[in-house]
Amino acid sequence: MTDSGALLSDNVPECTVPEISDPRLYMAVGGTSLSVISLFCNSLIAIVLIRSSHTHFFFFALLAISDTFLSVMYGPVIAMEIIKDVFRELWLTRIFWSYMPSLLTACNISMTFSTFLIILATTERFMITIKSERLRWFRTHRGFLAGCALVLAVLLKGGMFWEFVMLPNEPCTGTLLEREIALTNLSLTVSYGKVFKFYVRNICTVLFPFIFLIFLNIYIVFTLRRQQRAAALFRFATSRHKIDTRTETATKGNRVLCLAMFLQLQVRSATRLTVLIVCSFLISNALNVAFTVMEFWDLDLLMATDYFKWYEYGTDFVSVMYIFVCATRLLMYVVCNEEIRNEVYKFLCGLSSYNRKGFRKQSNSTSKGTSELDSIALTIARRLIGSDLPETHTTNDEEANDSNVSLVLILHSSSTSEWFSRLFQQIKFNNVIYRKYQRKKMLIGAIDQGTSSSRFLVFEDNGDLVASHQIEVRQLFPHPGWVEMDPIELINTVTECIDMTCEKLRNFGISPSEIQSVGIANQRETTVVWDRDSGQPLCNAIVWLDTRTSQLAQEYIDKTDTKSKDSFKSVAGLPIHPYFSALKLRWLLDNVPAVRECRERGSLMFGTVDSWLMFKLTGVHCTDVTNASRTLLFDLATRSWSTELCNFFQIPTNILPEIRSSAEIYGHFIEGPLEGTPIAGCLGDQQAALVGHGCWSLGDAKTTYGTGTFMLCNTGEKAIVSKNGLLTTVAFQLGSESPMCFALEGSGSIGGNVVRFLRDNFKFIKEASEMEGICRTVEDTDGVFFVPCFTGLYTPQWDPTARGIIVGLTQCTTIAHICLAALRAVAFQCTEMLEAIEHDMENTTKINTLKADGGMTANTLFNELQAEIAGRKIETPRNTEISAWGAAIAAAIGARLISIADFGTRQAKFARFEPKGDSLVREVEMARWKDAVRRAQNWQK
Ligand SMILES: Nc1ncnc2c1ncn2[C@@H]1O[C@H](COP(=O)(O)OP(=O)(O)O)[C@@H](O)[C@H]1O
Ligand SMILES: O=P(O)(O)OC[C@H](O)CO
Repeated sequence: MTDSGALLSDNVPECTVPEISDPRLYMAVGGTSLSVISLFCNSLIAIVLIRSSHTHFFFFALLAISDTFLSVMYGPVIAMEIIKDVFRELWLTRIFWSYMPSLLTACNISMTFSTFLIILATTERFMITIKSERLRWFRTHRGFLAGCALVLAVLLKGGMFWEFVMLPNEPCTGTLLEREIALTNLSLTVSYGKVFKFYVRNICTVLFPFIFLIFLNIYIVFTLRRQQRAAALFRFATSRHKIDTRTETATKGNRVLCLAMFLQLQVRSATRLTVLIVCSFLISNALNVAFTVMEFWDLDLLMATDYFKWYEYGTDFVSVMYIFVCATRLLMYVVCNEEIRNEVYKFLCGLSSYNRKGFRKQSNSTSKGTSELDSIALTIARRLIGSDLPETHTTNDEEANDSNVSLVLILHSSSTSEWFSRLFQQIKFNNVIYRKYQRKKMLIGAIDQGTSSSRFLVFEDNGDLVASHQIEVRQLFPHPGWVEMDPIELINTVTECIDMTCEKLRNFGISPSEIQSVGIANQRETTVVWDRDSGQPLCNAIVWLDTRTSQLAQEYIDKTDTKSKDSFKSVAGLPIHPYFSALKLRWLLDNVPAVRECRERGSLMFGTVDSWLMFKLTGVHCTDVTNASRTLLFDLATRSWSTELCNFFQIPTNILPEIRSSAEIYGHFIEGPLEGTPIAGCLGDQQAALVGHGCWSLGDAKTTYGTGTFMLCNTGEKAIVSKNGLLTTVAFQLGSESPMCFALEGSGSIGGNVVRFLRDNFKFIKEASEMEGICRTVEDTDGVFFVPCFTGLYTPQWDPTARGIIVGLTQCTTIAHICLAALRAVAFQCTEMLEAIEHDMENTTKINTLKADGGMTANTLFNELQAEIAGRKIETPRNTEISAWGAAIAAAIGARLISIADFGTRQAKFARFEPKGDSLVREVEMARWKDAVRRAQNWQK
């Protein structure tokens, strides 16, 4: 099927068709047989890949279609050219010549298209390997790129149809040689025949793809090899170094999660498949490239009688090799990729392999294949990431509960386990547990969009984390006291996390379509406004921490009858304060012309981050009760937008989202790897953490130390109005028919943001994980108190004018003292909330043990300090992703996959920190903290 000119018949003796040599005949027969196999294999691949909507195999699906076409064409175009000369039938020859020019052109276009598809698939792999920032663009434009490839193939090869004609060969009329091929005038021009046809076409379709693919492949293989230096990785896993938050989830104290390895392994399977396909392409094309180079060099030599025979054999062989590679492609897919293997199996058997045989069975069956590594489902330090180890695991759980165990590997196949065993012996890595991986039936996804980062996590229904991805998000500080975020960055980081997590799942042989439902946990109060028509935000989001509306808040307080910030506490449970969305929205309506204009056009939309994400992901404009209850526009009693509050703050109600429960189907993903999957859970992140901790009952409380610090205590179906500076908030409503459950909340503006401040502003540390080490270098703060209220104080002072102070500095004060004072500040603030909750509950509820989670609980010293300062036990769950888990629970309930009772029985395992120290010392320290807080108050005039 090359356009090298082998079909030209200048050398044929007049009116006599030469004998077909045996090698050519054998090649025709072999090629035809292979084309039948290829036809079956490629149509099967095409059906499987298209049916199961594996968008990441988009290019391979098109490649299979293109190759199916080529397989069909092999017989009529290549084999027939020889067969007609074997049978020497005039009618056969006439039929052949009638269709040959058009089919030959179509075949050449198809081959070039296939080549370009391989280039596109390899480029995508390359971008994944180097983690290119353009990957997302590339993925969302796959269809466009494939279209361009097809157009280019047509432009380069379509002209073949006009390059030669069949002219009558008068002297041989009535014989097999009654027609002969001649080049058209077009082919004889220099610009087309030489420059385009010879140089441009050959360079673009043969030489460039060959060299480009070699280069990319070498780079990818080189990177793969680096990744396979597992020894280095495992050393990294046991070190105390941080794991970059851009690549994976956090560390937990001195127990280190090595999810970096997870990330590296996940790329390999799909990459290996691409590499293999490219290699086979390169091998099959090597001879073609050699011929092309020789044609460049000396075409006449090739056409000379002595060499023409070999030239003919060569070109036939190139075609056979090509069809051979097409025929072996199914084998490559099946051997290299478990996901495709399962799909093929499902298709051939007509039933789900997952249900019939189970994941484990399939994995075992592949243990001798070349895809062992690819079938590894690896969960590292599961006891630290997940809650409980799955009960179904085969090894004994005492082993897993041994606190010396640093690493737990969950493996698919026993031979893989042996492979690792040998590796660990070599690198002297002990304390490793191998487990067979058994996937639970249900996978639930959770988006956790926080102030510090965006995450997407996939859990099994017992809380075990299967895969996740996390990206830090920027906070913008345009003026002191102002905090903004880019809504586009919020949605983009979320979708990128989804893409990356799905990619990891696929490399475990799990299809993202197995995620049955997705929940959202989000930073609350942060206010986003956008244009319904364009779907674009009108300005940056105003973040919950922002204090630009302090003055405005005072103006509105002055407008109330009682002139009190608590005037609406009985309606909304909240004071009039810049923290909540109402004033932020009012400010945007008053100060941003684009927002005003959009409102006048009637297409303005407001939402907290959950609404924004929901709108972008599903096209639905809604929020849930927990987020609504943070706007200062929600009536706790009527469960609806309050007309009184909307009137008071002059907020047009038509821009507000519809209020829904925390667990129901809101909509389905419009696009991406989760297209069609329902979003069925939505909670503010603090309420999600309450659910995740299993705080179902009255008096159950939890604290989350994220960017801020938030303590919530379940008050049941009763909304208690606080007398001690706490907020009354909706805890959850798990289903539109279920009752709302309420909580008292202590909100702290001081949290992980102080650690970020020490990192970014003072540069005391490079990473948050360094805090513990630096703080442990000193016994105490040497009298230093740090009140890091950069944007005012929340519970219980509610003072937006407070600003951060460090008091007690001496010549002996060091960075370590200030860092330690920062950790203690968070613990003091939390203790104040604890006391306020106990007072509001009229001391009927004593919180003896505080359930804690959030980024800061990765710091063991901080947990110890919190226990010491509060004088209570602190329990941190092994699954630190509690907010996400709470959202996943809501999503499972909302999609009616599971009942509340099912989750209620599952208790996560905790690490416990006992309170140490003297209660008198505790009281003195607390009094000094309160004194420091008083000094920080009323600062910003
Ligand atoms: N080892 C650590 N010690 C102290 N603070 C930490 C540590 N690791 C993370 N943090 C802090 O935790 C915060 C992130 O917690 P996270 O729960 O992810 O926040 P969010 O939900 O707001 O995105 C960051 O502000 C970071 O400074
Ligand atoms: O981003 P986080 O986790 O600190 O949570 C922010 C809170 O929801 C703000 O109310």
